[in-house]
Amino acid sequence: MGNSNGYLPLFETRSSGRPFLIKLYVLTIFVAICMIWVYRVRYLPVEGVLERWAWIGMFFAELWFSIYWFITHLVRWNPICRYTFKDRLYQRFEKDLPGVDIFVCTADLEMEPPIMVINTVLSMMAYDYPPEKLSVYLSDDGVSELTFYAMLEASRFSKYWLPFCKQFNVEPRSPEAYFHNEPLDDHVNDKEWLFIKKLYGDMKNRIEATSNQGQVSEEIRKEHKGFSEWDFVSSRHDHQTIVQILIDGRDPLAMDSEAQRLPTLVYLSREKRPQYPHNFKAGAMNALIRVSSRISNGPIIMNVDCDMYSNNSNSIRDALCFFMDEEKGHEIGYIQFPQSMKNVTKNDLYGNSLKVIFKMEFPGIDANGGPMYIGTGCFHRRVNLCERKHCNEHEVDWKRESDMKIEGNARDLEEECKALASCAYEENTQWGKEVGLMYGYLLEDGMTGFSIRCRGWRSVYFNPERTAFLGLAPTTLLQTLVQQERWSKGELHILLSRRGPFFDGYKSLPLRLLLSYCIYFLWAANCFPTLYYVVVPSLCMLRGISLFPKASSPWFQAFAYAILADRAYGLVEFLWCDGTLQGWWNDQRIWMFKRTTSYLVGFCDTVLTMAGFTNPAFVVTAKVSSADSCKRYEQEIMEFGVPSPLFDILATLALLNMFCLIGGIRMVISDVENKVSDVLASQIVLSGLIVLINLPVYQGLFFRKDSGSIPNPVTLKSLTASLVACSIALL
Ligand SMILES: O=c1ccn([C@@H]2O[C@H](COP(=O)(O)OP(=O)(O)O[C@H]3O[C@H](CO)[C@@H](O)[C@H](O)[C@H]3O)[C@@H](O)[C@H]2O)c(=O)[nH]1
Ligand SMILES: [Mn+2]
Repeated sequence: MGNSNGYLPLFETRSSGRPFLIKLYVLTIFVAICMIWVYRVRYLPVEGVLERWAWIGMFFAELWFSIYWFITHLVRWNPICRYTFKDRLYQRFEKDLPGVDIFVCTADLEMEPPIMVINTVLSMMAYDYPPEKLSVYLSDDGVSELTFYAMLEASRFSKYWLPFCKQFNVEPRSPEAYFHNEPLDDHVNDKEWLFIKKLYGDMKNRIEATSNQGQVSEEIRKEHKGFSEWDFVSSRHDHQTIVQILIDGRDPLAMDSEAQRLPTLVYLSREKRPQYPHNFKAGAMNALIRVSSRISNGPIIMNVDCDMYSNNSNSIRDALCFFMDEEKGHEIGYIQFPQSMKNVTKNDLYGNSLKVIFKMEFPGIDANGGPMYIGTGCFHRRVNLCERKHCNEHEVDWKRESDMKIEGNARDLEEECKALASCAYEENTQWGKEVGLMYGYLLEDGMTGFSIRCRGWRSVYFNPERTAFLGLAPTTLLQTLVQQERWSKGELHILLSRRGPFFDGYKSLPLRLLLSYCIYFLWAANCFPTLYYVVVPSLCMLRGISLFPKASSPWFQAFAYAILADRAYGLVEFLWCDGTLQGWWNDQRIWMFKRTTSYLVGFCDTVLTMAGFTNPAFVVTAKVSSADSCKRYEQEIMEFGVPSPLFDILATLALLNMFCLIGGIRMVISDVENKVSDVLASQIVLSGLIVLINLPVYQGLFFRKDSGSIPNPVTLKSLTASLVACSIALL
């Protein structure tokens, strides 16, 4: 460790390469895949137009799957792992640590309850970091006085919570999560602990009571002049800027209960007017960047979604080990932490844990050049968000940065910030184009990260042993599918956009990295080959058209090996990432659901958006749901409940395969001599598997009576559509 001149790095990168045997195994799958191509080309049917085209379609679907398969293994080939040395950071830099500005975004009072938001905020304030160098900003796109009230409560509670966290080394530092994890029995005699728990409980009750009333009482309104701002708010989409510095970290009187300094805490609701596009989260982030530059101007910026609390109070120091490393730090633009979920159930019914992505894929992408920015749990340099340019001479003088002081009293600052967060401010500027987060993309974060990379910055993925952040995954099928739709659209949009890989990226990023990003860029495009595979072989079976080798032929073994070996690989990987067998099966189902519904709609929508017919709109994911549906989520019962075109597609595909399977089996039984079973075996197995994986859909269609079952209109539509399709196939 350390090089010849005695320099000790602040972080280390080690290869966590895959064992040779696994690579060999993957290569055998590759050989089988090549054989499939050979088979498709050699045995192209000469007779029958339908047969021929169905066959060609199979060839292209399989070609696509092979390319995608190749990319997934390219990413996994040589993963790396990062380690930080926080003790060295402490020794060398403790006096010169830079200011850190943390942004929390919320957008909707109903879907993102204030108590959840302030738990995130409190966990951010409680980082193990000098409070005078830490500032936490909440952006409230929902412009709710209830959220503001909760922030006011949080600012008071923090005076007790922060010293408590430091004294007892509390983890995690979100009070809700902490008290939820800690059994009361361990602390019955601990006065201080009981006192803080009660303080938190009382605050929570007050906030929830106020939320239930739907408005803040007159008494509370008198407590803070900030409430008067709401007299001028006409609606969520039409109001002035509200900036309130709730704790001014520079104020010597802002002390906690142990007479220690407190971090700065700011509430911001940027101006919105109907005639100005607000650009969703990207707009909120850009307003935060400007407002914070006036109030604290920390050279490091970190942002999280409002549901994502800090689970590890050391994350800031971890991130700084990368930025402040004397040798390699200057080229690093941002540090992305994984997005871990707190609320996934044991068998992860909706495949939302993202564990495989963050445990297997991101370390590989890091090795191939660095991860994308995923919008939450990411540390940036302020300069790269503001100018994004990178030049090699860019050596930061951390000492100078840390000594920069901002003058002016809090009230004046608030006034100045109002202009910075106004709609008109961005007119005729480069904000949203060259400066700040980019507008016009559903994945503003992905696109911004990509462009930061294109300008010469590197990025780092860091997954510490103790999870850094914990957020909430969607808890119903529809929420999951809608979120996936947004993500797949966003990724495809980046791929095709003028700032994307084809136009900007290929000049500045290595091919390996671009291909790695393609795992996500190509999500949406997966819909077509998957739909083809789910529909065509089954319908062809009804007509007696065979699309696979006979079960007795040696070519059959190539298919069987490629599919089984690949799925086995996926299963082991899934289990390796702490999944369960049932969880893997659920994941396979969601894999199919996503590809046949979300990605399809996502693909079509993106094409429309790019052709100028629709504007991208950010649908916020709900973080709460009804008691009934929560219960079903806990019990891992699939939630449909409301009609949706996505469900129409799902149910149609499920029914179609069921009818085809019945037809196929009838043919086998009635035609034993002609060996139909040998010819159609693969298709029967395929549609059999599709039926098996769709069991929850049939239950939702026919056997469930609860409010989470499939609504009748969906049943009707899908029955009609699938019957029509089958009849056409039989014509
Ligand atoms: O107009 C808006 C819309 C959303 N948000 C905030 O953006 C965050 C993410 O929204 P959410 O509905 O939770 O979306 P997810 O799909 O869970 O978010 C993931 O995907 C987004 C991109 O689609 C990223 O921006 C997020 O960081 C990432 O966690 C939340 O804090 C929202 O409050 C705003 O501030 N303003
Ligand atoms: Mn979210």
